[in-house]
Amino acid sequence: MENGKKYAKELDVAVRVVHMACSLCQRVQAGLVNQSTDHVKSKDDNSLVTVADWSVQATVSWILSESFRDQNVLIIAEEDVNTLSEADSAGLLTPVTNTVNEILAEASKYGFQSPKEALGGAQILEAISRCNSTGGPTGRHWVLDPVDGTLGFVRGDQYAIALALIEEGNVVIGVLGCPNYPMKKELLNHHHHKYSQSMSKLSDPTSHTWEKGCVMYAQSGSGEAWMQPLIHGNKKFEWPNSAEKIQVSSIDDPELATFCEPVEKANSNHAFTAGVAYSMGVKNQPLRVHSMVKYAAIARGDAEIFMKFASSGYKEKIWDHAAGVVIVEEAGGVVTDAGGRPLDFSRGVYLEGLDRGIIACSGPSLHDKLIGAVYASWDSSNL
Ligand SMILES: Nc1ncnc2c1ncn2[C@@H]1O[C@H](COP(=O)(O)OS(=O)(=O)O)[C@@H](OP(=O)(O)O)[C@H]1O
Ligand SMILES: [Mg+2]
Repeated sequence: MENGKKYAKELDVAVRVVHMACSLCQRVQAGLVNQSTDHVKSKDDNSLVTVADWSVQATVSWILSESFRDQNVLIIAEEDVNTLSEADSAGLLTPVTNTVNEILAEASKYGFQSPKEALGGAQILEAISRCNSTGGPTGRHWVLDPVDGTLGFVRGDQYAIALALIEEGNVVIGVLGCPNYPMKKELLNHHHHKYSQSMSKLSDPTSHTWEKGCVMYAQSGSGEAWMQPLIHGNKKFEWPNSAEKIQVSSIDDPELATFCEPVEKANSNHAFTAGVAYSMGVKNQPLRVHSMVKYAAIARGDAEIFMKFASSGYKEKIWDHAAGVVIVEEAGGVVTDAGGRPLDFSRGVYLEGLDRGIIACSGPSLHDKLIGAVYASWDSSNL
């Protein structure tokens, strides 16, 4: 309860700004899917970064700074300003500035104040570059993945906006915006092995389900996780905004369980996870879903197991997990590394010391079995 009071304002602001970011992303995604790839630029690492990434980062940074003026707001976020400041990106700063100003003009809908005047390019760059905290074991750090699952976003498929608050190295709040993840489970086709493709159809901007995204959130130690529908049209955001409590699945028999994992083979070893699942007795086909929507699926009981085994050189980043982990835990699930240890968010930008991969389960019984199956499969694998 003490925690509940302690972070009441932080949770309120975080949920509202993620709603705002979802609306922003829906607009940009609609434009992308319908038009062209003009707003997509290749980063040095060949991943894609879009106008939405920078616009969300600028918007969240600006709102957090305005909302906590009395604090030195520290933010760790995925995008750095250099790519956007490069000469060949000049054409991108204008659409980013316009996108941010468009959503900030609607700030009152989300209970915030709009800026007195539209922000200029320099202010946008400043807001983005302010997100340069590197985290660590002390102090308060917001962690933002402005568009997680950039590939899903560009494909018109699943993606998420993830905002978490870390205090003294522990995640205390997690908020996950899932603009293409419908509130209602029956809208998902569970037995379709091409899950992401069936989801793409759902996210057709002309269909009603396009509007059926959700925002999930939880505060650590509360024992509760919540889901709200996105707001639409001229509707104003008002607490509790039809919040529904969410819980993990009660299935603990691997034969009935479904596991989810990244879509891309490059991000997680599909052959290894298939072997682990088989050895546990899992019969269902994996759900391959882009982004932290996988954590959302576990938290509200659409799947029971999540596995991510990146190649050995890859270091997982905290913004890809912080919000999802606390939501799954408060919804009743268990998240650890493959050795059964909790993920450590206190060591900077990376999940240092991670043992092999990340696993999440709807409960301790499945989690024990999964740890055992990974242990048994590891030696025979060539990871
Ligand atoms: N090589 C490699 N291995 C493992 N993980 C990687 C790798 N490269 C990137 N990333 C990070 O994975 C984030 C996307 O993860 P997903 O689970 O959504 O992947 S997938 O699109 O479903 O395949 C993705 O997040 P975004 O960049 O926000 O999309 C990356 O942070
Ligand atoms: Mg990410």
